[in-house]
Amino acid sequence: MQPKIATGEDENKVKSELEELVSSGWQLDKNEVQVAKTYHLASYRNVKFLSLEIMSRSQLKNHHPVLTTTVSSVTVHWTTHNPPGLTEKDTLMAKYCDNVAEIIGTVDPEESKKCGSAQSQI
Ligand SMILES: C[C@H](O)[C@H](O)[C@H]1CNC2=NC(N)=NC(=O)C2=N1
Repeated sequence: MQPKIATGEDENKVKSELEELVSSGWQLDKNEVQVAKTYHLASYRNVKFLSLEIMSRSQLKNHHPVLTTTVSSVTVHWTTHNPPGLTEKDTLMAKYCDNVAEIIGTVDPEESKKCGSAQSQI
């Protein structure tokens, strides 16, 4: 694991937080300059709840994710643009996402509804 930590950060702190995140299902991607995770949810209603909580928090903190939603999943990417790299803002927001997802409750990918399936109702 060779994450790109932004200049000016406490490198050891951010790295150890990233290790914790990776052990709880986050992945480093885009040349290890981003962390990403997909949450699978039981309903579109829960997709909406989780997205809205993440968006509200990111508005408050002025730190915004790339958020991709499907009928049954939310994928979140965090990085910092200036200075470029991973920062404590990213790790804090990632942990926030995990906390909210735990409260809402996630499901295994196989249990989540697929778009177009007979069960796929909001
Ligand atoms: C000017 C403003 O503070 C910046 O553009 C903020 C906004 N939101 C941001 N969000 C994220 N994820 N990374 C950033 O570097 C960032 N920068």
